[in-house]
Amino acid sequence: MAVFPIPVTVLTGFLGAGKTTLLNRLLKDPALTDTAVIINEYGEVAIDHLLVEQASDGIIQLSDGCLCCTVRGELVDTLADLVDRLQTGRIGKLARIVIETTGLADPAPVLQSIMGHPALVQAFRLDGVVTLVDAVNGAASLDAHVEALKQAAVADRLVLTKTDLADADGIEALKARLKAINPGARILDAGKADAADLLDCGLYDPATKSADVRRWLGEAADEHHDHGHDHDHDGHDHHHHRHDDRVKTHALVHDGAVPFSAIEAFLDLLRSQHGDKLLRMKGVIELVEDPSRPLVIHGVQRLLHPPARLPTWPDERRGTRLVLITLDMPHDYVERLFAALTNRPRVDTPDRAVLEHNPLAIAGLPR
Ligand SMILES: Nc1nc2c(ncn2[C@@H]2O[C@H](COP(=O)(O)OP(=O)(O)OP(=O)(O)O)[C@@H](O)[C@H]2O)c(=O)[nH]1
Repeated sequence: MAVFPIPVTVLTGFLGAGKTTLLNRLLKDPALTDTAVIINEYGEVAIDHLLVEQASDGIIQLSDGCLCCTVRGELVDTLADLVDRLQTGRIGKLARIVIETTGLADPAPVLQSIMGHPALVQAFRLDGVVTLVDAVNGAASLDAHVEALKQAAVADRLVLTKTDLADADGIEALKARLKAINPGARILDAGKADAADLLDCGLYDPATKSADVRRWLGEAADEHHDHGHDHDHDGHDHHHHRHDDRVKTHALVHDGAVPFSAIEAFLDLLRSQHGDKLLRMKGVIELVEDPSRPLVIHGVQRLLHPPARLPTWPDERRGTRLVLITLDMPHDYVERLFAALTNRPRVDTPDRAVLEHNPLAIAGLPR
């Protein structure tokens, strides 16, 4: 038996960050009963499988191969096979899936294969991205590899590993850096993090049995101003890590309802013009057409999870809150587009009517 959609946790982190070590520990937690683990090893080694097998019974070993885009098909096949096994009774129960990515993987294709597949999207939902960052080597990985930066940027939870080997100043500096890259993610210490800290990152909070927008969107979106914000960390001491500035968190807040057509135009333009720069997008929207039922959007790069509607607003807060995490997005583009489409054009930006007629009219758009 399974309750669809089944939550999927993506566990990522750079080479040797400690993913398998953490996973082996988590699998002993009763919260991970009936969890299927998909481990994607790059190269010939299957040591992780053995470790996992030793660590717990009843885990289904599913696939080999790297989770980078060239073998994306395989993850999709693996997930589809799980659904098939469930439906034909070859698996009794399946409560959760954890996908451990290879250290070198760009996490986006993994997330896309969950969200972007027409059948799988009914069966699975992305619960969260847990990114491990090695306290000893993490800073160097962030400096050297854009994949490490992306892994940190898309995370719902950032987990520091090997803190027992690093000095306190180094740990604090790394935490500050991660906070600047991804202000919405909770930062935890691997030694102290348990299953409850790492699972159930989604909109639905099992503890309260209700949707929790604030928790899901993180503090970046918890602002009361009626204009877009660009958390580009200006003023922080970032000259040592120039390339961190390629990542930005945009918290877009609009008090009041928005027509569906405006949201559609915003998402279409953003994804068609700069989809590859969009790492992650989450949001809750008050629609003019039906203000009592918030529209929930969740996307990774060009892919948008089919928008869902909540039956009611979970708290007193109405309006529209979107959090976007981008890489190399042209300065101010997201904010200008959002402002234009919510009919609050800035002086130098055309309004929505003009933009819908001619999308290229927006300033700052490369032609
Ligand atoms: N001292 C210390 N060592 C750790 C910690 N976490 C992991 N390690 C060690 O670091 C090494 C790599 O850990 P793994 O769990 O295999 O890392 P991984 O991310 O799965 O590695 P890949 O799959 O190769 O990317 C192992 O030797 C672990 O024992 C930690 O918190 N402290």
